[in-house]
Amino acid sequence: MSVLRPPPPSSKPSVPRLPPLTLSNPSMVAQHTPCTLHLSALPPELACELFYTMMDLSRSWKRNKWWLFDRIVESPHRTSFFVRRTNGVDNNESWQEAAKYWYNGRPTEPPEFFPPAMEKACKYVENIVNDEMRQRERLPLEWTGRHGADRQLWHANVAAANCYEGAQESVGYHSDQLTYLGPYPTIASLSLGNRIFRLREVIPSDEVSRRCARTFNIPLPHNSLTMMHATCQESFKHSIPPQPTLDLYRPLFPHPASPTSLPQPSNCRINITFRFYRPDFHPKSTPRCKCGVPTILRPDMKNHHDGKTDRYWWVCYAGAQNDGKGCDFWRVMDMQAEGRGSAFADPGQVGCKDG
Ligand SMILES: O=C(O)CCC(=O)C(=O)O
Ligand SMILES: [Fe+2]
Repeated sequence: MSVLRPPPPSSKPSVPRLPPLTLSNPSMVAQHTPCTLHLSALPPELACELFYTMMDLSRSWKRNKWWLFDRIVESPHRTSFFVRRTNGVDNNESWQEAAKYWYNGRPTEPPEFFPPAMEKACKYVENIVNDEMRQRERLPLEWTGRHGADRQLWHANVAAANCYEGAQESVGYHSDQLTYLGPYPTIASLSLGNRIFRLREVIPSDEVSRRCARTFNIPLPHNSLTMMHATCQESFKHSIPPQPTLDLYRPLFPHPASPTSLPQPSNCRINITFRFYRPDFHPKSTPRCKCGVPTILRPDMKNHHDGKTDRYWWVCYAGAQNDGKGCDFWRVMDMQAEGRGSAFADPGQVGCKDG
């Protein structure tokens, strides 16, 4: 008598699962992900000065709050938003509205301007980003950059900052909202202090039967810059996971407020993501949903293909703000019909007010 039954016939052929992979150097990061890792991004004194500046400011930063289904959730780290004095962002009030929606609609103070150390750091970051971008192919819907004497492909006009205290503070898997960044943005993410950055591809629906996503862990050392290149937000999600243990950051220099005392090790990590808010994705151009609230722009991650034909949707965001109740509004973003594209004047180029 046979007691063993054959396994039930499976309609899905099994796809081999891949174990998480640690990408421990810049060439591994470039090989496996749409990111590049740049070590020792700033002069060490500036990295340390910026760490102290941001740590002092971070005392007033808030935990982001939003509605998820029927309850309010709070981000497990503190965050803040900065605009740059140059590049025409500050002299245009409606970018303040953009900053407001950065916090999931929670009413906020007007964003702060880049403090001097952040402004200094931003120039180093822009040089690294432009050197890297000159070696890469540009995608049709990407912003084409400035055409002036400095021929910058990318510059920053805003920055989001995060402070993670201890090993348990984190941010969950997400891709960054494209509402003001537009398609295929380049985001430059500076790390001050040590943490692991995690990336995972969203496999398009028509490929799930053939391949599986892999989790990539990238240990980010103090003073490293991670560039998330065009297609990263369209095809990968990223997170800062809680960790069992943490490498403390040991500043090389004392805090400027107490120059004679020994620098203290810190269990905090500061992250600054430098971003370019595109003029053709200005808040005034954001469609509103049936709730009357500005929508957000999301990539259609399940159907991405080649970096050229990706689709994006404007979707209701009221659900994250108004007691969890939103509407069913969604609309495909159409660059041409909506009058968007690089032909739009870049305020960084024309008559910007210098700070
Ligand atoms: O802290 C980091 O490196 C990631 C932060 C992040 O993903 C974000 O601000 O959108
Ligand atoms: Fe992010």
